[in-house]
Amino acid sequence: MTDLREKLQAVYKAARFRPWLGTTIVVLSFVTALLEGIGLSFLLPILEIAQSPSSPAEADGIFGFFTRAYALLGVPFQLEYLIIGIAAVMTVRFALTFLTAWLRSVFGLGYQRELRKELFDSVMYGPIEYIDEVGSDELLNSLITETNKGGGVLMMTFSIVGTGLRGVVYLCLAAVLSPTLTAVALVSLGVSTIVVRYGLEPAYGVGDKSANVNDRIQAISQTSFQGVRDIRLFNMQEELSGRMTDALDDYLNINVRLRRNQAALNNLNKFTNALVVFGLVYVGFTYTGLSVSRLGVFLFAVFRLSPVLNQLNTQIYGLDGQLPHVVRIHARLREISERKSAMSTDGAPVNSVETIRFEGVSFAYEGDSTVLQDISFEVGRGEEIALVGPSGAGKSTVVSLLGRLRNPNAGRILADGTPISEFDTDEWRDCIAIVRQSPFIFNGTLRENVTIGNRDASQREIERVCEVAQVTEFLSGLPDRYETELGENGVRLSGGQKQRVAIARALLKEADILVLDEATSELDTNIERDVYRGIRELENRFATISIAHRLSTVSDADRIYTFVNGRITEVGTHTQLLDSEGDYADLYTTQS
Ligand SMILES: Nc1ncnc2c1ncn2[C@@H]1O[C@H](COP(=O)(O)OP(=O)(O)OP(=O)(O)O)[C@@H](O)[C@H]1O
Repeated sequence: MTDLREKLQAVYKAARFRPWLGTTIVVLSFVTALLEGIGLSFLLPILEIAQSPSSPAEADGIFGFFTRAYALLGVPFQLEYLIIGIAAVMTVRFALTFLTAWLRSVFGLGYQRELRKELFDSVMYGPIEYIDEVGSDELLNSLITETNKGGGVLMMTFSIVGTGLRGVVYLCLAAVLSPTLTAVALVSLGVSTIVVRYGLEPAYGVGDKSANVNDRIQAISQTSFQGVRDIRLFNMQEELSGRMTDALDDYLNINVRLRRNQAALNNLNKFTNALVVFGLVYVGFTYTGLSVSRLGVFLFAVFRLSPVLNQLNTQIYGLDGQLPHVVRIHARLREISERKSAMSTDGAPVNSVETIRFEGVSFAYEGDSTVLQDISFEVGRGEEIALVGPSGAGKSTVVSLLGRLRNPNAGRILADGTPISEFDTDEWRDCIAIVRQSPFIFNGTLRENVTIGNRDASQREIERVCEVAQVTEFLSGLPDRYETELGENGVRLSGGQKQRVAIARALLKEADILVLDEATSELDTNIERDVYRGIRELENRFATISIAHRLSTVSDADRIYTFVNGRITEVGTHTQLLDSEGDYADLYTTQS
């Protein structure tokens, strides 16, 4: 029942995408079906007139309709004019069929675009923990494959409407000619269709499995391409190739099954329908007193009705197989929006920030134990503090909280006395420049990468930050200097060079707070010292927070906070902490 509701909701949401276009398609489908019926009805007067040109046998029913229509238009009721009439109707009918198919594509592909845009934006502006949980491979699959099927579902739904309307017209025509025989035909075709349809396994379940395998293929591909270097170095190609083979085999089996079922459905339908039509020919000739031309047109209508029912059945089966993809997208969009509503994004504007203060901040990742406990520290503009401690102590989590990628479970983070949660998120993030240990380098030029936080920067400003960040140290080795393409995730740069590009772009951002989270870990100590000296000598000094394992990096900081198991165990300058012989002194001893 829930399944059915979800399916109907998915189709309903899709159909509501552009109501006017949807209505136009349905109306055009109806007119096309009507013209198809009129075209088919022309056969009756044509056959009658062909048999006895001078005296029409009767002037009621369908025949009467045509005689009256021709008289009204002032056209002679003769064979050649009847042929011209059917040609005219068919011309309009096929022109409308073309137009309907075109509009169906506009609607279906437009909906696909809309879904892609909505999903992309939801993820872009949604909570970061959702991406962590779901994984980028699954999201990519949703964005590319599932939205593609989403557009297909809509086109298929309109095709089903068109096919259904044609079926109704054939049925009406047959009913006008012989209601009893139509009832017999309808019951026989209906029963055979239902028996065949429900004799097969449901398409929705098979479609759902197919959607799952798609996810797996996407995940394996992404892992394999992104981790290609480690995969080669650890000789994992065989393992990944095996996983891919299994996934592709499953995909093959599931989709062959789906198509086999569709083909079985199609052919069984055709077969049973043909039997029904032959039965009708026998019954029609033996038990009804219909004229040959009437019976001929009746059988022709039933002949056309039978493939329509078959097509309808196959289309509905195909739609059922595609629906899981759309249901998943809607579920995903719903989930993101529910989580998003818990995040506040709008808020007060931010002026320049002088002081940051953590007051008793505690935090745990969803469902995990506490990572930060009662953390308090302060940093002001022009100051430099350092967070040090063993791996996993919670230092980078502090950065995530500061960047509002996560929210504390307890305590407050204040900027000049105001909780940062009260600020507009975008404005707040404009105030902080964070450099992570493995920064992301965009696939573009050095200039594009350095200016991502300040596109209007002048050449002089760019050169200046590149000098401070020691990018200039390797600039002359780049073929096109600032215009050099850095490749996917900076594949043309070394780890230390990427870190320097990231520092340069952080400095260019004109922020108030600078966070260096292991930002110089891959630089040699000389270059690292030059980078830090350059930053300290900048005119508009930041409030700087440095995180480093290498204690020599931060020994000049104004205050050093030692983190152990999510708590700050001590604070002081390098000399004070060495003198106090606590955790910092222990760390220092192990490094010297
Ligand atoms: N996204 C996440 N989801 C769940 N747990 C996480 C997540 N990120 C970090 N953690 C956990 O939080 C704890 C603190 O991690 P964090 O990265 O803050 O430590 P750190 O002191 O910066 O370590 P390192 O010096 O190694 O970078 C670790 O136990 C880690 O496993």
